[in-house]
Amino acid sequence: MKKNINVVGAIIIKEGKVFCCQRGLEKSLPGKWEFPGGKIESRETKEQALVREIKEELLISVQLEEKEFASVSFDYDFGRVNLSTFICHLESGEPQLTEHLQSKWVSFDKLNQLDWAPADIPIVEKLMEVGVDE
Ligand SMILES: Nc1nc2c([nH]c(=O)n2[C@H]2C[C@H](O)[C@@H](COP(=O)(O)OP(=O)(O)OP(=O)(O)O)O2)c(=O)[nH]1
Repeated sequence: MKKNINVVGAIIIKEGKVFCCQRGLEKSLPGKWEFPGGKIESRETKEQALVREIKEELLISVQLEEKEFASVSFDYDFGRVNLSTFICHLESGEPQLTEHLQSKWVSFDKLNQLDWAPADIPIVEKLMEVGVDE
């Protein structure tokens, strides 16, 4: 059985664009684009994990929408990633990268131009299809 890796990702939206991050080259899935976030620690809720990860990775506070946007499971060779995503709004400040190679604000119609981590593709497709009200 594959190891389950429970992960949360933030879909941060501002002025009709989504904040997308590129993974470091020394990481698993090197150079792939993803939603910032990370693994849920024991005794944390998904929401707590996401707020913590975004503070650590981007040095900002975000407000999460209550309902999950989408979740997917994807089998990588290193394990099964169960990824849950939430729409987030910036409370203040601009994201600052502490881990990622680069980041971009991308409009919904151009999201599929990035080379996403495979698990993210259905989520990106849903975002492009339904968009998000701000
Ligand atoms: N944060 C995030 N992780 C994602 C996404 N899509 C996706 O497959 N993942 C994978 C990559 C990692 O295997 C895992 C997230 O864990 P992490 O962010 O703590 O991973 P990491 O690279 O720091 O650690 P590691 O995988 O090198 O052990 O989920 C996504 O959109 N956001």
